[in-house]
Amino acid sequence: MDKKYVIGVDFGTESGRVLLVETGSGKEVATNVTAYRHGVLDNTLPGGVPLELDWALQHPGDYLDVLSESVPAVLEKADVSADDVIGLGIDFTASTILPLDREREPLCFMKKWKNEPHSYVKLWKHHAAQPEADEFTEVAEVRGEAFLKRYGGKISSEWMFPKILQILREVPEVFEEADLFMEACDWLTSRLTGNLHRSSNTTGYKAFWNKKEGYPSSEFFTAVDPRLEDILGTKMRGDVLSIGEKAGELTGEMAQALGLKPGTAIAVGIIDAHAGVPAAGAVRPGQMVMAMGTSTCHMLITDKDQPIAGVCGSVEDGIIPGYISFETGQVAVGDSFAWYVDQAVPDYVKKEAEEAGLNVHQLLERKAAAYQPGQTGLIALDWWNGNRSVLVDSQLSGAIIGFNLATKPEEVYRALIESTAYGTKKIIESFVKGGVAVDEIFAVGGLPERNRLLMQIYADVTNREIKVADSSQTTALGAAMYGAVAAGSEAGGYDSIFDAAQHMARVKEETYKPIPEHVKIYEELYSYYLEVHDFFGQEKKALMHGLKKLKK
Ligand SMILES: Nc1ncnc2c1ncn2[C@@H]1O[C@H](COP(=O)(O)OP(=O)(O)O)[C@@H](O)[C@H]1O
Ligand SMILES: O=C(CO)[C@H](O)[C@H](O)COP(=O)(O)O
Repeated sequence: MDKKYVIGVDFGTESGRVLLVETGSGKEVATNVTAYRHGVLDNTLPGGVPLELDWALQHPGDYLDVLSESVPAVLEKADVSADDVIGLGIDFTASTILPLDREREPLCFMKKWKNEPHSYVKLWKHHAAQPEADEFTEVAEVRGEAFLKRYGGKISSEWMFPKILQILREVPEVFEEADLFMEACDWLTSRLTGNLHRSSNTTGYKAFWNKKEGYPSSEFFTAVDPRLEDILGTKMRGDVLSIGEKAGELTGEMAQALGLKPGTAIAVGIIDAHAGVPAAGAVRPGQMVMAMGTSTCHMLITDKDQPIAGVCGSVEDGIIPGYISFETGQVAVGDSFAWYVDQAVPDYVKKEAEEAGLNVHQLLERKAAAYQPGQTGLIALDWWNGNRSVLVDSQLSGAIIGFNLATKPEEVYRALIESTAYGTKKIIESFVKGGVAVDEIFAVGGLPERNRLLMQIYADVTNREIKVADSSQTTALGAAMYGAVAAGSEAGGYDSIFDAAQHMARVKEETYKPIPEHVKIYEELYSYYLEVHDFFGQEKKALMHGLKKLKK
């Protein structure tokens, strides 16, 4: 058989990346990136309407541009014929949702709604639905809803229903006009196939859905707001298909727009970070994957169905069919380094970086590497965009303790990196304490490719070996692997994600191993982190919340 190819489309926070992969070997043949023209809308809408603090929107037209620009671009770059492309899978940030009209067009495309913020895509890091999230948690607690324990006992403002409720409460006309609310991931899959389906991955992690029990009852939704009584059968309709299944086939119209063949197999969509799991080959219990980029998501495959503190989603068929997978994470990782580099680094450092031919991250990494663990005298909290793990509290903010007149920028940069490593250690401890083994750790995403110091610090702080996926486009690769499974072995793909992982996934030979002297020092520093963590995250939580309110 001729060589066959699959396409993975990774819709990240800032851009969409398309990857063309040879199915038999997993070889990455061509890639193309389309930056979102409108980026993240966190200050104003395209027309200038101002947005409040904690808002983060996107323009759905940018996603369609990714498909129509970057899919033909990879075929052209690789000189591959559409006849040899057998499948396509997409991954997306989540919960990234949008309201749609009866034709499944985004409401913000309509003139009538183009100046209404609630008609746009609410990006995963839109945190303005915190009051609504708290309300869902409270009602679920009072009613003793069993589903709550699968989400660590707290509903996050990042998820689908708090975002929908915010629309309903603030602009009920948009809620009324919406024929459907969908995850952007499922909307695009449905746009490609013409079918209305949702993914067990997106609904399981972000919309309270469970394979055995389905969604919570309509009584629960009514107790939150009577106007939500029929939401499941109306604006949330759509069968849930399991991850690893085929969502449908590419329509003629979309085939023309993408330069692919009508009938190409389209996979059920998956959350971006989660796609890194098969791409690292981590498809068995005990294997944990950290998808490290703007944020970090920690995914652990298990066969144990039990609640774990700080886990913000435990879903059967969530990532790997047949297994339960846990997800938890840290909201700002690369984002907190970006904050420092963009907002706080002095000009002399920027100049030094320019003269050395490095970007500011690279220069600070080089300088921070000269320090021994603890030598900065700084301890930071990794809550630059709230906490999504053990505390599940988006109203917490960051902190750095230990500044003095001699503190240098590279020390702050190192302290920020260390804070994110401590946050990860706390997550691992939470799994282990809950009785779920973490046997192997894999890293995927942009950060492992860019910052060796960061990876070594993670190995030292966690005292674990870290394996790194051998792909710079792991999420897109994972999405492509699901595309290969949707196509099936007869077409030149695979019959299961396990087969696909065996042939298409790889880790680098070089791993990051803990350095014993560093491990010892970090054990002590971690105990300081825990003190500060519990002080600001629990004891003085009200103070932190008060500070956040002042900023509004
Ligand atoms: N050398 C570096 N060291 C640490 N962080 C970096 C470096 N270069 C870029 N970053 C951070 O990486 C993040 C982007 O990660 P990436 O994986 O490319 O994107 P995404 O998570 O959106 O898919 C940004 O937040 C940026 O601040
Ligand atoms: O919440 C998520 C997964 O559950 C987001 O999709 C994820 O955090 C976005 O991350 P990034 O921009 O780093 O890819």
